[in-house]
Amino acid sequence: MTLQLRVYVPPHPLIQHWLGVARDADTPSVLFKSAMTELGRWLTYEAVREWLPTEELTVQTPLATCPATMINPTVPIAIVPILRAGLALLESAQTVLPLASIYHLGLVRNEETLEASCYLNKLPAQFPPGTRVLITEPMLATGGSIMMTMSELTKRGVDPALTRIISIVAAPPALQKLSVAYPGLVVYTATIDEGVNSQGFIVPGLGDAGDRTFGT
Ligand SMILES: O=P(O)(O)OC[C@H]1O[C@H](OP(=O)(O)OP(=O)(O)O)[C@H](O)[C@@H]1O
Ligand SMILES: O=c1cc[nH]c(=O)[nH]1
Ligand SMILES: [Mg+2]
Repeated sequence: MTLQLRVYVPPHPLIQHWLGVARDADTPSVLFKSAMTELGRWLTYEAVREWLPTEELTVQTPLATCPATMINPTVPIAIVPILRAGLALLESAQTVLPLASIYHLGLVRNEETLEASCYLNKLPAQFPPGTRVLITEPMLATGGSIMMTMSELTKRGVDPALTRIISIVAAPPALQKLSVAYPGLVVYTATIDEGVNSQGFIVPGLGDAGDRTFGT
């Protein structure tokens, strides 16, 4: 079987609504942040389907014993937010996955060259085998930042097939790079936009996700 990058755009009205709010240039920072929180919640909910490890148990109800499918708490789960903008999705992802460990990765693009560089790396030297990793990265534009993220993760033992990316706006250049380098990876995004302009912004996009989240 040939592995292929899978990109899902869940056709959910709540995701569509909050994407519209986030895109609107008139949305103030405080509401933009709420929109990102809501998008983080619903995209995480969608992304953990067939990814969260479960176990079959038996529970005693007040009336009888019955089978129960529960989250297996022994399988390690990690959330990797890509600073700064990925922080906007973190809190709600953590609400959905309360047992996850959080490993921050701070990346910034050079505004002229658009090349990503790393200014904070809190990843462990090695991830335990079988770790499920959820990356929160709202913008997949030229793909430089997500490719650097995947490289840092895979050299620490992360399996791309056990990795999920949640993004808000994904653009073809980033998806193209991921599909060549990491078949088997799965992306959940609120939209796939047309392209990236000469300044590295996704069009129509939503502008600078980091600046709009933090009011800078
Ligand atoms: O696919 P790429 O072309 O690499 O672009 C995507 C990156 O650009 C933005 O980061 P930015 O450098 O603006 O940092 P910020 O999150 O601190 O605003 C965004 O948050 C992504 O991390
Ligand atoms: O459109 C874009 C592209 C990269 N990063 C952003 O925040 N917005
Ligand atoms: Mg930014």
